[in-house]
Amino acid sequence: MVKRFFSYYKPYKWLFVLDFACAVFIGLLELAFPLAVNQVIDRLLPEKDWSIIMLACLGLFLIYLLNTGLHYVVTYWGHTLGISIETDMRQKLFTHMQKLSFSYYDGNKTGHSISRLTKDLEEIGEVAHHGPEDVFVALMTLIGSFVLMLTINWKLAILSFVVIPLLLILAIYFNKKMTVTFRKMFHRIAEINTRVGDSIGGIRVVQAFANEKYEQEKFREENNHYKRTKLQSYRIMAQNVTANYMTMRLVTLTTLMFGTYFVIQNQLTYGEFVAFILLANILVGPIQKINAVIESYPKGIAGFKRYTEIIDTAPDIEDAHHAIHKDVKGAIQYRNVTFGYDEWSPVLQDVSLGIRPGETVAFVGPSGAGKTTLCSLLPRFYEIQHGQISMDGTNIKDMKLESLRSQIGIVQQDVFLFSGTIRENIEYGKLGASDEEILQAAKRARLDDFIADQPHGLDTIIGERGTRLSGGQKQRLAIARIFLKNPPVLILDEATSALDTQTEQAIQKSLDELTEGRTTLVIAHRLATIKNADRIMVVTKNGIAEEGSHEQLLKQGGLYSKLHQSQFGHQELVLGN
Ligand SMILES: Nc1ncnc2c1ncn2[C@@H]1O[C@H](COP(=O)(O)OP(=O)(O)OP(=O)(O)O)[C@@H](O)[C@H]1O
Repeated sequence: MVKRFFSYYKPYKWLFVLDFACAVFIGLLELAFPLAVNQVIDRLLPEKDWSIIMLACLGLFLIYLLNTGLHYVVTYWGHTLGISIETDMRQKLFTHMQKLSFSYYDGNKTGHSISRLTKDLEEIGEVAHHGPEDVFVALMTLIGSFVLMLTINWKLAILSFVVIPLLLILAIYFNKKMTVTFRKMFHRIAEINTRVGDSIGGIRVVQAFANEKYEQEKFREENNHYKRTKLQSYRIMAQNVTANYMTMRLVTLTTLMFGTYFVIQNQLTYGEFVAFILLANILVGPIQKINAVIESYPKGIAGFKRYTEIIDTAPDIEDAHHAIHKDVKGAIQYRNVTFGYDEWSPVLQDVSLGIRPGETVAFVGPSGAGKTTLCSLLPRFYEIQHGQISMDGTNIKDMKLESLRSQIGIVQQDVFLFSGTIRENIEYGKLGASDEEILQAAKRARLDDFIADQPHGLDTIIGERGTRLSGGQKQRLAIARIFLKNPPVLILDEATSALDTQTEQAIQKSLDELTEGRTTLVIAHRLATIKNADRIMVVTKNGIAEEGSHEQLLKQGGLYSKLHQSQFGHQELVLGN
């Protein structure tokens, strides 16, 4: 873990060396002060030569001036090092998260991901800066002052140092306790993030149900849970701080008591005694530093462990080594495909089907039968357990994911739009597209009039997830995005089912135009929208139960005709009369 942590220092090794060297220098200069005082008291003071004393003070002043400059370097460059490592880790984590498949996100909350990208990494950055440097300098100062004390009076040095092992034992004990508590605390912060994401992200639903009090109560629970965990960590921290304070004072007290004794016994000069007291006080500094690292180290390590957990989660869907880029026409073949979100409960079993290029195939059937699942296997959002899916004769696993997905356009019922402008959202279909291309796509999606009515045109802000747009406008924007993408294969997953009939009919025209010349997989509950499909497949829990054109399936008198009867029977009866 430590080796891995240090690998992130590699790009900044010179910054690290500079920072480290300055910190070591500061430590050494600190040690020089007691020795200087010793010399002033024992040698210069008896001579009563004011000019030499002034000269010595001037020398000390220059040393302090240098130390001040070094402090600036250590503080600024040290933090630069920390934030650089933190930024690199954040970028790496985000890049990795982008590669993780749908199945990862099915099982992990967004709030936790946000927390890992923000809070966890902040703590890691702090440790990256303070950890190695502070520990080294503190140990160096600690050992340095002990050696100096030994050279002045070894008996007093050992007596002053007797309690130091106790400090180390305390440090290890509290470190362990705090690592556990900080892990819990991070989990609680992630839970708060999740709650906020749900309650604020879903504010429209919350207010529509007038459930604000319920949400507040749930938040209160989470907030108090966090408070309790944080208090637990503060309790341990307080125990640590007080135990350390007492031990450090014992060092000073021991030095004072035995130092006086040695002075009375003429085994120590006044100057040495003062230097000893100053060195004993310098000891306090490193111990406090080590303590601060001990406080932040568990946080950083807990964060780093969580970071590595995600980084080590291999994306279950990746490009094969031999994967190729292939431009397809849109012939689709499912051969004996079996898939389940978990291994024990398959949603699709041994499904086989073929779709010709340019053909429109509609999937209908009972809710939960697996229509969406079937279509989401084509862009490899999930990996199938058995069988094979191919496009134009090539197994989709042998195609580069980018190549495969760039040739499939998806329009869903639940349109996801990004906060930003109309332009940014349409351009998502083809990054870097010109205004002309964007406007052309908008026109084909029949969104041009709406854009022309907006004072800011394409630069109109649509609000978070498109909250300032109507359902129909959102859907048109999603369609414009696909017009711009211009893929040979389309998946329309209940694209119009959230709209009223009039809007649905208007949008259907854009969709009809979109499907022209493309292989299209349509999932629809309202059979009226798929009457003109080249083929209709009825998906049930047992696979494709029926297949044929609208008329053929009606004649067959099976499940499709029953579905049709349930949706249109009454109307046809009325019309028949
Ligand atoms: N991400 C998921 N993780 C686990 N199970 C899932 C997931 N998505 C869907 N399922 C389950 O898989 C089954 C098929 O779901 P799917 O959404 O494919 O059905 P559908 O035919 O499209 O349904 P509907 O017509 O209601 O949209 C359902 O039992 C559903 O609970």
